[in-house]
Amino acid sequence: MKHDPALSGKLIDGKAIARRLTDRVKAEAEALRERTGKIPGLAVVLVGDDPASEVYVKNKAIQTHRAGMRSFMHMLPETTSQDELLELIERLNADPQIHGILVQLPLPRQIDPILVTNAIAPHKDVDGLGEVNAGRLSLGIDGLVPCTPLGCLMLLKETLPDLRGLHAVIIGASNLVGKPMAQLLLKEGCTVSVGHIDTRDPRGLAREGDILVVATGKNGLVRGDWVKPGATVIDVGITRIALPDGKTRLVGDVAFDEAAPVAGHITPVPGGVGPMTIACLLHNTLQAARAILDHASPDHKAS
Ligand SMILES: Nc1nc2c(c(=O)[nH]1)N[C@@H](CN(C=O)c1ccc(C(=O)N[C@@H](CCC(=O)O)C(=O)O)cc1)CN2
Repeated sequence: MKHDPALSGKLIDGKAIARRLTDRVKAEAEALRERTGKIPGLAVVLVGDDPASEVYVKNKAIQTHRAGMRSFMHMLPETTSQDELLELIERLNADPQIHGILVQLPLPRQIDPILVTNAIAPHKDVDGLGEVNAGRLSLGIDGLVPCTPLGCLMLLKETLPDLRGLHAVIIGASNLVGKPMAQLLLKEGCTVSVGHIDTRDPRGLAREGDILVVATGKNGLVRGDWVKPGATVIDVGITRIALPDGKTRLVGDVAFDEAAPVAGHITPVPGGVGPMTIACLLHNTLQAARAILDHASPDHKAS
């Protein structure tokens, strides 16, 4: 994606913000090691050979090492049964070297993702997708918060001095992003609207947002005339598209070239929300390790 230099003041630099967060996590993981003699450990489980997922889990392992934490990778074949995956999760739940567990999504058809995420011990559920952590978030109680919406919130807080009273419109109501994002923004005092597949006039709804978070998986869905002038736009979508010359490039759910001139601030793809997802995973792993190793309550500040 080409970025007009005139737009550079509008760009929310997720890469830089993620780097700062990772540096903080690294320093705090080192302090935890000095205090307890223990190193935070993250287990990531990938079932199958989806190429995008393979890239994400490899990047997670690299970043985990960079943050001074231990990475445990479990790469399972596409044919893995649900019971085999549940047995692995049980072992990871009981393993004292592991403080965080993440099962990469999507999972093959024979495996129920809700059943699997609920099998992860709530205090090791660094994806925050299990019913205990999801329930905590919906009640406004501290817990482990899903990484992508947590990263989006951090980007918004870096960009806007006060979220209170702003109208936040979220397009997409997934368990992974849209629903937890709504809960987080409600907690920040935003007025929150969530658009989904059956919303009659998504463009009209989007245009009302002082904050517009888009997480649909439909590349280029949000056009320039969906954006309220001056709005802060957070694009969660990442799709790899083929170009006529045979190369590929990553694009978001927002038609960047149309939306950026209208927006007050906007995240690019790549380099926006994506890097924050991994940085927040490290942040959550540190939170989980602290709660376990410092014998603190599993309830803790998520940001
Ligand atoms: N269990 C989970 N599964 C999935 C999650 C999740 O949070 N938990 N999120 C997504 C994928 N994802 C992390 O798993 C993820 C997506 C994108 C990036 C990222 O850094 N993107 C870069 C571009 C990387 C590239 O070159 O392909 C960017 O946007 O700049 C990190 C993590 C679905 N599954």
